[in-house]
Amino acid sequence: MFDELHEECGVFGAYRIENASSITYYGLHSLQHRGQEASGMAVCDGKEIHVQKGKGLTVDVFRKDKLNQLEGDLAIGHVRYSTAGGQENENIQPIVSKGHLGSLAVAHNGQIVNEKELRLELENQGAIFQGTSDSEVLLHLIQKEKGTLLEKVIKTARRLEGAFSFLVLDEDSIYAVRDRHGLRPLSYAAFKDGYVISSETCAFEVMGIYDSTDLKPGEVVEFKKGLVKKYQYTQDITHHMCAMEYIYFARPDSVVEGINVHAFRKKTGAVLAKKDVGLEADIVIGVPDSSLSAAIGYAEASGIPLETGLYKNRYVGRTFIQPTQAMRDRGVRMKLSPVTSVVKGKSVVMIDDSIVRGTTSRRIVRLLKEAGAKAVHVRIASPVITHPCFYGVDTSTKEELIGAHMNKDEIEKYIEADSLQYMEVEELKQVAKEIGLCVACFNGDYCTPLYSYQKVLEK
Ligand SMILES: O=P(O)(O)OC[C@H]1O[C@H](OP(=O)(O)OP(=O)(O)O)[C@H](O)[C@@H]1O
Ligand SMILES: NC(=O)CC[C@H](N)C(=O)O
Ligand code: SF4
Ligand SMILES: [Mg+2]
Repeated sequence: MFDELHEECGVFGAYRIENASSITYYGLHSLQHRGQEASGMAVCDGKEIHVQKGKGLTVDVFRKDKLNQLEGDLAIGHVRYSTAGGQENENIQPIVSKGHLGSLAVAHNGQIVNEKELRLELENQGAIFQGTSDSEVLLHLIQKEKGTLLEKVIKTARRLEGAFSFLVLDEDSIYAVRDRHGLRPLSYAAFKDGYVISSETCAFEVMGIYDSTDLKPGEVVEFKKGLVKKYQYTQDITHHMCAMEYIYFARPDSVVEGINVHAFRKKTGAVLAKKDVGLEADIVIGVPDSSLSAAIGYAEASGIPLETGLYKNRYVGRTFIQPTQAMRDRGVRMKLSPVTSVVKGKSVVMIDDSIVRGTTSRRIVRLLKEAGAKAVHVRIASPVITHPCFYGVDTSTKEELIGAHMNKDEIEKYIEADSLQYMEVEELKQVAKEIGLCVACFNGDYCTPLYSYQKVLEK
């Protein structure tokens, strides 16, 4: 009920950092917003790879005694929200394999769209999988390819289609890889005597690192023998950074491809405000937390005062259990409550980052009206979501997407708003300036063939 739009995963790596497990713990904690289902870490002491992982948040999976057991100066970690394969323990990452040439661990963010075809091919050649996730396919491919680990990783990356930012760990090196479309973010930075690698730069800032480098689409970065070497594994690049990273997933303090996420969201708010010339409203409110930056941008550009009209109870986790049906029906109130004294008698502009099924907007409009709002004008800081995502985000099936079945006027009526306005895809692209965006969930323009997922799309 509370998790309409699902996060994706986060990866973190530490190369030649003393007590790599503790720095990785902090890194994963900073990336927790990207996945709360499971957390894991693989650490190498130069000889062996030790792994610990489990369901739940990083703070719950790694108690102090567990962290102390993970000795070594090389580590990769993962926070998971599953997109391919279920939530079973076998699918929790990092996934580790032990072969006669040594051990390997993999941590992956994204979704490989040709995973089923590759899995079949590997199974026909005798591979036995432990779990059902696409990330395991990736690990098998690396194991199977011939050559040095760098060559194996490059050959694997060339065979994969879809979204992947992943890390590979062996006894003495780490490889960081980004897909040729740059769908998911991945950056690295020098730290102490080594390096750290992260899905988002917010993890660096908690360590006091303010200078980092993004991997380029189609790039492999090798951390080996104390050196960093970059390799472009393909020239077939089309830049399609996931627009939803800016709109919803990434933390506002992260910098994705050189653009601060908070600044990006503020601009989307300003774009919405400019379309609203003549709209009479008393206050602007954002739906906490992901829409607050856009609400600031709207208020600044429109001159309408920004207010706190909704309070979010931070203790309602995604695993929150609603004890009775009556409680379930009051669900949204457990998470968000209106600040009645603020909204009563006011004409309100309510900003949210996105509409997926429409349940959140509909409930909030009702809440605000019950609290006495005179009018609620809903403004969405993204275009209409009309298509599912196959690149590592669970925007559900087409069937469930309200924007796939209703036009704007119908959605406005459904959510009981006095008016509704979205952004246009072109407006979003302008905010991103020269950064090529993936906007497939807004227009169905997927940057890769979808393989077996084509059927899901046509459902
Ligand atoms: O149209 P819907 O299907 O209701 O989905 C849209 C909502 O889902 C997300 O919020 P979510 O409640 O997942 O989490 P948040 O508190 O992180 O914004 C998003 O921010 C929208 O508010
Ligand atoms: N959301 C993600 O990036 C998930 C990674 C991978 N597809 C998994 O399901 O584990
Ligand atoms: S389809 Fe949407 S959510 Fe998926 S990668 Fe593209 S922009 Fe992101
Ligand atoms: Mg929300």
